[in-house]
Amino acid sequence: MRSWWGKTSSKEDNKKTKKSIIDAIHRKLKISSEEKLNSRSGGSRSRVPSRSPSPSAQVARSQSFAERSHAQPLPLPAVRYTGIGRSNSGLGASIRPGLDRGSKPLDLPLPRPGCVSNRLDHAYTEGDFATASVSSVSSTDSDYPFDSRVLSPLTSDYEYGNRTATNSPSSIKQKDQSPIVSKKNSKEALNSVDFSLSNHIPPTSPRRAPSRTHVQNLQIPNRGAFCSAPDSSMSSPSRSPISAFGPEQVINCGLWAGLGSGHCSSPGSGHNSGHNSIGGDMLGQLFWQTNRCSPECSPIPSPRMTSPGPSSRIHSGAVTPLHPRAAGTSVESPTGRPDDGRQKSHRLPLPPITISNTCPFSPSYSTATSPSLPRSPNRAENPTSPGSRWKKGRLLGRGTFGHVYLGFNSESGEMCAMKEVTLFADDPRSKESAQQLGQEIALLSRLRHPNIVQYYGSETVDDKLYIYLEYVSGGSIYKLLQEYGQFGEIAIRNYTQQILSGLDYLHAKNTVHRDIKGANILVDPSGRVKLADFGMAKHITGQSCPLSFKGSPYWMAPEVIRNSNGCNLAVDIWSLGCTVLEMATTKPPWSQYEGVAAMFKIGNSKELPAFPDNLSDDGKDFVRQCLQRNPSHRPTAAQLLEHPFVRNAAALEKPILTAEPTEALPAVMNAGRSMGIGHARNVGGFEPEGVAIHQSRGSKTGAGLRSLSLSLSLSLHTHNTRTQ
Ligand SMILES: Nc1ncnc2c1ncn2[C@@H]1O[C@H](COP(=O)(O)OP(=O)(O)OP(=O)(O)O)[C@@H](O)[C@H]1O
Repeated sequence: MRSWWGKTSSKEDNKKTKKSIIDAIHRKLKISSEEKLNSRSGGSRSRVPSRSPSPSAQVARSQSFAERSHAQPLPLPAVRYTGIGRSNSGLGASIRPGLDRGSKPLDLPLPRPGCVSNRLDHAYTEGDFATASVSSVSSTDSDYPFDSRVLSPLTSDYEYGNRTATNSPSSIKQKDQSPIVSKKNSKEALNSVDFSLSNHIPPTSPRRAPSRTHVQNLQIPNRGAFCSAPDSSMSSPSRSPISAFGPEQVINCGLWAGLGSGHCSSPGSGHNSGHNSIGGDMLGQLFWQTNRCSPECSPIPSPRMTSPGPSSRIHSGAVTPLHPRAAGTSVESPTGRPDDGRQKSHRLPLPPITISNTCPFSPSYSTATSPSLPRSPNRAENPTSPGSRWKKGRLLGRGTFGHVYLGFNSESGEMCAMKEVTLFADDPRSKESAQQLGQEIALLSRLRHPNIVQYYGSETVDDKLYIYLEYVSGGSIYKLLQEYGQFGEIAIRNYTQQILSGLDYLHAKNTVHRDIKGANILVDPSGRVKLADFGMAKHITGQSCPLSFKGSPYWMAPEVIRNSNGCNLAVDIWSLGCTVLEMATTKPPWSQYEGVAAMFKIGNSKELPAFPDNLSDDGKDFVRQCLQRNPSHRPTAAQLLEHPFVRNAAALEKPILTAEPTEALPAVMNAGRSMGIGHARNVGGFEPEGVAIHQSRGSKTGAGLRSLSLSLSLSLHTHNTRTQ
């Protein structure tokens, strides 16, 4: 059968024209189909921007269309969202590029508000917790004004002793001569503290505050808020949070309260970065997935891959986490010079240089993101083109607020990790993102420790904020666990010791990380561990800390879940205990439970998680110390550094820097193996300061072992130095 355009030869001229039109239509349909397929293949990930309203999704889109000159992730007129019945959802963001792209809108597979509502309806019937959780995922902007979400302070901050920041655990320990166990009547009190922790009161030991629930303080969004969140993971029918609910959960008002206040800001991070945290995609966070794809597994940048992952974190007040003081105000200026307010909260290693763009957002944001030239420690002064120094490379991972790329300075040859966040002046989510990033910048810029990812600087370029960080190429512990399975005891000890060193330094500055977990701990090729992702971190000022419901559910301390007092340093110790179990099993504790049930277990039961058999008695005791439900019973990081589980690890693996020849390496390694202290590959690359620590701790071990350890360390270090 001939086609209609070929019936007459007189229409040959039109034939080509029409055929080309049809071909064009076919191409377009194909593109549309492919987009749908891509969307489906990615499940909720591709179709639904991870943390919808968060710039991360927008970043993805902006990246996706960045190559198209006319597709800028700029805010559209207010009417742009009317078609989908909500304002600032990720869906709106997701369709924006498509709408921007051409005059004829493509028939994209957009979810209808009604459909979303239907999907969520079931959840609503399950209880307020589900409602709150879902709502907090991604709805929020207009329906859920973040200012009103701030819970009233449930408890006042713990008071902390004044400690001098130091990297030396031993020095800290000497200052902290106070009982660690204040309540012997607790079943969770230390069973046996034989590692010089007894009779110590952690300087961070919180005064106990009455546990209260403050349901009345919650401002759970109305249903409209939920309807406005089709971009949440809830839109994925494959993962229903309902199953996580049981009758027992409903009774836990405190838990509901905490979750109700939770704010999910980004599903993407979790997934990509292997997190299982709450913050963007509550659903994703509430389900432990054993085989999630991390962006770390896929280094190919794919802007279209919106990441909905489970990694997102809950942060109740995440919308306004930036406390003026936490942002660094007056102490943030490294130059000490009076500045325009921005500099106050934006401490950079070097004085800021010319600026490309100022941030159009809130003062709190601008203070944290004053356009400054990102610099690594060795960078030259006064570069002529700050914004072009770092060239964006491959995608390293996705986070709550944006993507992280490899950055390369083709002039100096340096690399860095570039966290890129697209900001929208008229988007409350952007303000939220900016504020949280401002807090991260303010905190990071004051930190310098070998076990904390180094902050280089930040700047805004057009509508993007860039944070430049030390590049840690080994990926996260989460990624290593996914790729290689559970760690051996020595690796766990080694990593735990380093995490503790970072935490000890951090806590000495009265700063709590609040999101310690494998996905937020990076490892370099020499086995050095770096704490990363300070988006949840908080400098404890002694003032009220109402925004305490933050973290990742499976690693979240009970007091955080109960919202009784989640702003204390001990929450990191709890999370560390969970991370140790994560390293030993590849999963966090209570991962056999789905999200809400897990949170109930953590928050309300007194059960300890199962300890794996492959963990030594020291390891089990270490975890037991960390997982004491009463935060005041948990040892401090400084005290835990003296626990045999990590103390011995440090003695075995701390390297020594000398000029010893590497010829001794094979013999030393063989000797080490024969003594059961293999894993020599983990010992290289430590700082010179490790020498003193090592020698100090080495004195506690046998002379022969110390000698072997010293030789092993120095030899391997030399070897690593030469091979790097
Ligand atoms: N300094 C770095 N070096 C190498 N990779 C990094 C670095 N920082 C981040 N990444 C990669 O990017 C991912 C996301 O980074 P990060 O967790 O800091 O973003 P985020 O927005 O703070 O995430 P989250 O969702 O946890 O809030 C990480 O999981 C990691 O894979």
